[in-house]
Amino acid sequence: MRRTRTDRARSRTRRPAPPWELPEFAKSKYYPWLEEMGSIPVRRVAARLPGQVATALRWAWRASPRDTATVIGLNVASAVLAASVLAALAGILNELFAEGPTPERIRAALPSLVLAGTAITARAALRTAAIRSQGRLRHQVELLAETELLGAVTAVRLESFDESDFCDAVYRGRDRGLHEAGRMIGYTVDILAETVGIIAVASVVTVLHPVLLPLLAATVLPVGWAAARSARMQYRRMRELSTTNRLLYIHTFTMTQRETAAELRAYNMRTPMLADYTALARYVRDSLLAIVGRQTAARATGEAASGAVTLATYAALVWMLLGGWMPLAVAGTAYVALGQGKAALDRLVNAVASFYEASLYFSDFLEVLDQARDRTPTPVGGPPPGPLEELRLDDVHFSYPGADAPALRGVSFRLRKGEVVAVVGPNGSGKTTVSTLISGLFAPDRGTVAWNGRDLADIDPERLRERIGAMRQNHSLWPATARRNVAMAEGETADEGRLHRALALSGADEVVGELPRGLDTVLDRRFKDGADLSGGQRQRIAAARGLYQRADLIIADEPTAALDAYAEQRLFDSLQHAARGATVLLITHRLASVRMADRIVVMDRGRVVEQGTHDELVRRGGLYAELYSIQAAAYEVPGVEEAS
Ligand SMILES: Nc1ncnc2c1ncn2[C@@H]1O[C@H](COP(=O)(O)OP(=O)(O)OP(=O)(O)O)[C@@H](O)[C@H]1O
Repeated sequence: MRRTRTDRARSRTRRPAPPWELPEFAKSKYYPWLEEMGSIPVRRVAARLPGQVATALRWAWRASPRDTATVIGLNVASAVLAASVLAALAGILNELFAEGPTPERIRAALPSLVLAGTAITARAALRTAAIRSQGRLRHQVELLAETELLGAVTAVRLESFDESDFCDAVYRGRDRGLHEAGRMIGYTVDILAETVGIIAVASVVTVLHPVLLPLLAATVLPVGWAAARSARMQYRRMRELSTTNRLLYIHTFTMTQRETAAELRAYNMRTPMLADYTALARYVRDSLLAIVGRQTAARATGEAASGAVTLATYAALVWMLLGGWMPLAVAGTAYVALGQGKAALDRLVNAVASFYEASLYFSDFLEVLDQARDRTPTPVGGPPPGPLEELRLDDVHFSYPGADAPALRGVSFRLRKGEVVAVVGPNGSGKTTVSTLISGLFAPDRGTVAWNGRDLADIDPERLRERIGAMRQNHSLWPATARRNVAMAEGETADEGRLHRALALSGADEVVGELPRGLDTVLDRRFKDGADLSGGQRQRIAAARGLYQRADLIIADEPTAALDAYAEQRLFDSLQHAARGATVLLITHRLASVRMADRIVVMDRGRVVEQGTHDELVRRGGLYAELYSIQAAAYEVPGVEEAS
């Protein structure tokens, strides 16, 4: 196999052995470009640079045109002042090295001295103001990036979260891409300021003597080479240790998360986890130390080369001086200018290297915005046509993105105003999928779901959901007060009457009654005085959430799975009660509780296989009768007849 330059470089490095054979990770899909960072040619970095700088400037301008203009203006002015200091220096030296008595020469140099002093002071003031504006700009860009990302991701179609590529892109953009936005702006300004600085120095030296420009270039090039090389070594180091660093990250995460804290203790995992962590961390440390030596050597080589070229340049200056081709004042100024140019180029190369790294992460952030834009639906239609009279599903087919088999295959049934319709069936038969289609969260692949005869495709989904009270199977509590957790979008402006009614109907009033600050308690222990709820208590809050809405339709998906027998009975009574003003779609496995439903829809493998009342379905002796008899048998007490 052909050995690459990187392999050869690696084999020259003394590398400690890892503590054990490290597992092979799948190629990092989070930062795919991480692999190529160490070997990317400098010319490719240079070719991409102008476009990336322009992108960074566009973001800065959007965040704050005023601060962007100020930062750029101040930095350019400061670079011009630096050049005028050089020009003044030429004037000073010219006068000082002229013929005549010393006091007179000093007097003649005085205007240039004053000019240089003023320029130095003004430059310091400008730099301070620029740093302040740069800090302001950075915060504004970060805020803009954050709000853009959140705004874009929350607008995408729900099924986008079933696409692993999109979820990965969101993770990447949110995890680091977002935070690189501010850093990028800082480096962009540095690049602009240093470039202008170098141009200014170059112009001054060209005016002083045409031969000085190639001399300046010859002096600064080795410095640029050394800095670029050092930056590339840094990338390589990152790549070499990326597997170990990912392992360390996983260990840190496992040892410090609340989710794993109980198991870590229950299985006495603390000591082995700490031992593994320490071994890995030592390996990283030793690998870094080995590389630090190489880095220093590279730097030293670069500096030595630069020193040699500088020496040659100074020798050339002396030679021109002795030959009378260059006045002493010009040579003195050139000496200072060369030093300034070198330092500016060193800073420029470092800024470019840091900018390039930040821009790679930032491109992940931009990608999320692009992907989100492609997945954002254009709002269509208006509100649902009038209060719900009939909701109808006709031959509905639906497959989840990437799924092998359809979740729904030709589902048809209807809900009429004031009815309680129960949907039952084995696990995975498609019950929850039906409810998400009715809520307009997904659209059918074929067939229609219609509200009073109007296809949901022609109704604004947000307006539709204002009319639906949902008790979701996979509900989550929000890190917010109990009041907001029930009233949701209405939050702290909740209608107190409706709120208390919803709490009473769901049994959540007992839960809230025990909270230290009642409805104002935050339902998350990570907050001071926050509360943790049991599974059943959480479900009561979720039920109250569904009952709080001023809804035409209540969709209750397994609303009692975690409830005790009292609470379950109470909630079913409440749903019956709620159905007097609204229609109820009840999804449940508790068949004893669906006997009271006006109609029962039985699903199996994505199809409706039976429909009817409890008695009709039992008489029919199909799937429902079978499921019901299995559950009823479990409750039978030998010798005791069922009461009804
Ligand atoms: N997000 C998803 N992505 C891919 N497939 C899914 C997704 N959600 C559900 N499915 C599949 O769709 C089918 C129907 O699932 P659904 O959740 O609607 O069933 P269910 O009848 O509500 O099940 P349960 O009684 O277990 O709650 C199942 O085969 C399930 O694996």
